[in-house]
Amino acid sequence: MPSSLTRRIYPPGDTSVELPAARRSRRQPPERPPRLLTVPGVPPARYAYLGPEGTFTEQALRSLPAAAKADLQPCSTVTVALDAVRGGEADGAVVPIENSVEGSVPVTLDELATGEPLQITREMTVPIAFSLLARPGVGRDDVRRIATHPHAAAQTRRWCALHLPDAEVVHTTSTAHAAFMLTQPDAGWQAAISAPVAAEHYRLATLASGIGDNPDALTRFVLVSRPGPPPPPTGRDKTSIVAFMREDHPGALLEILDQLTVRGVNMTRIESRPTGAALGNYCFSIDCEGHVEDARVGEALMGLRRVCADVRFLGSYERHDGVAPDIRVGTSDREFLDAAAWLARLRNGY
Ligand SMILES: O=C(O)C(=O)Cc1ccccc1
Repeated sequence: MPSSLTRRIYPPGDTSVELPAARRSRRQPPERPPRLLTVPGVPPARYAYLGPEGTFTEQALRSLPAAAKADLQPCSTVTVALDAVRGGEADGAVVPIENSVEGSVPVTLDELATGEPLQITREMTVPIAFSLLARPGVGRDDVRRIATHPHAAAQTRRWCALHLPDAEVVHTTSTAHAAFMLTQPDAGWQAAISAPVAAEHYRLATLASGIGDNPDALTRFVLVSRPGPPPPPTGRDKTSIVAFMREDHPGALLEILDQLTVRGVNMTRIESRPTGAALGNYCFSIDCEGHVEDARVGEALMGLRRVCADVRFLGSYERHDGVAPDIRVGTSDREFLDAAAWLARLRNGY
């Protein structure tokens, strides 16, 4: 296991090497490394991702044109991948955040809500298909234990219950890690549920393919970098934030929602997550339509800033599906600008 002073970044082709991590003191936050994404349009050179090779996350990363020329760093967990960005060893990290069947990836939401701030600059989706993989020569009858990522386990539950009802399903940090371990002498399981590409990566046999309970499953991934100016608005953007309530009181959630509603900002996701501070202490992880540069979104963020104990801005970025928001009457940039100009005239007495 990695010690507290090491973090595991899988070098390509070798999943067992540990690299030293930057020393961190709790009292003194580390000096923030320079953000390398300073030239518009120039992509980061080093991308960390949830590895090892053969994960769905790697597929998401490789869907970015910039990944073709970049140095890709497979990491053992979402936390390690994000810390590689925080520590300056990577310029960006791609991590899973939400699945259309199983919901959000809690570790990603929590890692983004706490610690050194990070910013989402892109989102992408990958259609998810699962295969059951084993060492060549192993048959379905030999499978007593199956390993996979918790999200993959949840999405293949019915298939496993139907076809391998007596097999125990154990969880691993990623689907590809489950497959990689089958190449080692002491895997602890006979089969892995992984992406079909993992069969080629690790020279495994495919015992069954297309075993997902929902053939239309999609997972959303985000590219995260150190904070900086968000990518420019495209007119088809999303903004992610975490809102921390001031204190528990009647209507606290309504107050937060009001800030968005009255400015015509449409939410696409809201989830409560425990802050970890005390039992019953929750924050809200929110995605909404629009860009921080849109007047209605900026005004809503200012409203949230007033009514919340804290608001963490997680980024404005282009939507993966290119859907433009429906801008309601009275909430366009022009109308916000006109209203501000009118107020200025009142204040100036003309
Ligand atoms: O484990 C992987 O391959 C991942 O990239 C995470 C994941 C797991 C299950 C569905 C989608 C993404």
